[in-house]
This record gives sequence, C-alpha cells and structure tokens, in this order.
Amino acid sequence: MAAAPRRLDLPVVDLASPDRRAAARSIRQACVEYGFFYVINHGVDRGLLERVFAESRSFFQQPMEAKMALRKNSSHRGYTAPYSEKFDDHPGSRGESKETFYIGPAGDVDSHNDVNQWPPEECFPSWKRIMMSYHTNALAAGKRILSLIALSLDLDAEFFQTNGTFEIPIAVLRLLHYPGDMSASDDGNIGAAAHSDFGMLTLLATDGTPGLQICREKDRHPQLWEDVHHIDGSLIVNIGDLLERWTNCVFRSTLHRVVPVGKNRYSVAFFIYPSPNLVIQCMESCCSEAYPPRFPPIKISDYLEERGLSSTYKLGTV
Ligand SMILES: O=C(O)CCC(=O)C(=O)O
Ligand SMILES: [Fe+2]
Repeated sequence: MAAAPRRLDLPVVDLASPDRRAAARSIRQACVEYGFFYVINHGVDRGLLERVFAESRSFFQQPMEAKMALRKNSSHRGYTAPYSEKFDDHPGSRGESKETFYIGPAGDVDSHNDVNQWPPEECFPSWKRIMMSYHTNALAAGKRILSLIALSLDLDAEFFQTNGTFEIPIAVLRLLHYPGDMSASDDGNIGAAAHSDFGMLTLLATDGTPGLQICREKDRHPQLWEDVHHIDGSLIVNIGDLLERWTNCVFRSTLHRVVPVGKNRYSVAFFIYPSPNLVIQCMESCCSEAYPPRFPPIKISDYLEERGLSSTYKLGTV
C-alpha cells in the first residue's frame, strides 16, 4: 500500500508574541528548512480580507470582454487571462489556468502618476479603496515580519527600516483566480507552474481552497510535492530569491505551484522588493571563512534587470 502523504506542519509565527526572540527563532527555523511559514495576529483585519476576496470574485466573474478592457499595460498593471503565460514543462499542456490582476501603489498622494488600471467606478464603487487599503495593510504586516527576520539573522530589529529597503519599496498586489472547471487528473494541467518568487518576501492569502504545494528539494528526482494546508486567519509567508541571495542561501526560496482541484480557487499574493537604489551584499551574519559570500554586491535595479523585471516593475514609480 502506498504511504499516506506526510502532513506538512509549517511553523506558525505569532506576530503579536511578547517573546520576540522566540518568534525570531521560529522564523529562522522556518526559513532555513522550508522557506515558508504562517503568520497569525498579522494586523490585517479579517473584514478587510473578506472584502478583498469579494471584490476580486466580482471582478473575475465578469465576461472576458470586460476583463480584457483592463488588459495588463506596459507598466505591468491590470488583467492577464488564463493560459496567457505559456511554459514548456509539459508539451501538450495548455499552460497555466490562472487569471490574475496586478495592482501597485497608486502613485503619489494625489494619485498623480498612477499607472494602475481600475474597474469602472459605477460597477465597482469600493474596489480601488479596498485594494489600496489592503496594499497599505499588507506592507505594514510585511515590515513587522521583516523586523523579526532581521532579529532571526542576528541583525538589529530595525535593520530593514534604516538601511534604505523601504525608501521606495516595490510592493505589488496580485489577485489570482484558478477556474474550477478542471481537475488534477486532466493531463499536464496546472493552475500555476512550479516557480520560486523573485523578490524579498511574499505574503499570501487564500480562500481556503487547497491546491498550493511546495517542493523542498528542487534537485531531487522525482520531485516530492507537499500540500500547504490552510490555517484560518493566517497569512502564508514565503522567502523570495532576492532574500535567499542576500542571506547567502542561509534562507531558502522554495519552489511552489498550484494544482487544480476541480473547484474555483481565489488567492491574493503581495510581493515585496526593496527600493531600486539599494545595493545589497551577502549579510555578514550569513558568511564565515568556511562559508564565504556566494554572490557579489548588486543594486536592486540591476537585479531586477537581470531577472527581466525592470520594465515589469517600472522602477521608481511603484
Ligand atoms: O495562488 C497561490 O496560492 C500561489 C500564488 C503564487 O505562488 C504567486 O502568485 O507567486
Ligand atoms: Fe509564488
């Protein structure tokens, strides 16, 4: 008989814990072993999250024509349709079934320079306000998590606050919808193909529908995929390639994907990158004589360019 899949018990970090050192230890273990963990008491109001999901659902439930009217623009904001992002892993597969909507900060205080696209106010009167409010709250939660991450790396808790990371942080919200009309047994079908995130940190909220999986050892064959289950009220946090590099690979940016489960699935990803002007180098606390830096210093804007993301994130305007 085949062995039952092992239940993946990712660490749960309480952001409101008075014992910040213990929380930081738990984060360190999570980032070294899994690159993924949950946060609770993260400060993002449950009611706000419910509104974000409700607004997201009503956007994606529109006819394709209305969604395509807000097709992703040259600043990488707006709608992408199912199967628009092709990948080659499975010849014969149609690609990724997910449809997405990208939102960045709304320019300056008067919303000048706002390169976002917004659904028509007559039909979506609260949409922009709810999304901007989530953007602000998620960034605040991200900063609290990064303060514990700094402690977990033997740095000052204010490290990321004082070194320029948040001068003009690049923070992008991505709404996702995985259509429910396919199942994992349909050959080669995938909701989101295996990838690691490029940035520093990703905060992920889901509607509780399963499908998210991680692969802890990317070089192992065959790959072993483990389900990330839902914990009510929590956010899922994962480390991106940039923080893996910055920590000299002490922290892991882990492969993940979304498999179809024959049910509609909604999620909201929030990607955080540092300011484009910041130059990062492998943190001293992550290097030693026996474990020298694996990467030279790099300016974030150059990193984004290297990863093909500079136009994506319209440096300086997000
Ligand atoms: O939808 C999910 O649960 C994961 C989304 C994701 O990995 C991403 O947007 O980078
Ligand atoms: Fe991801």
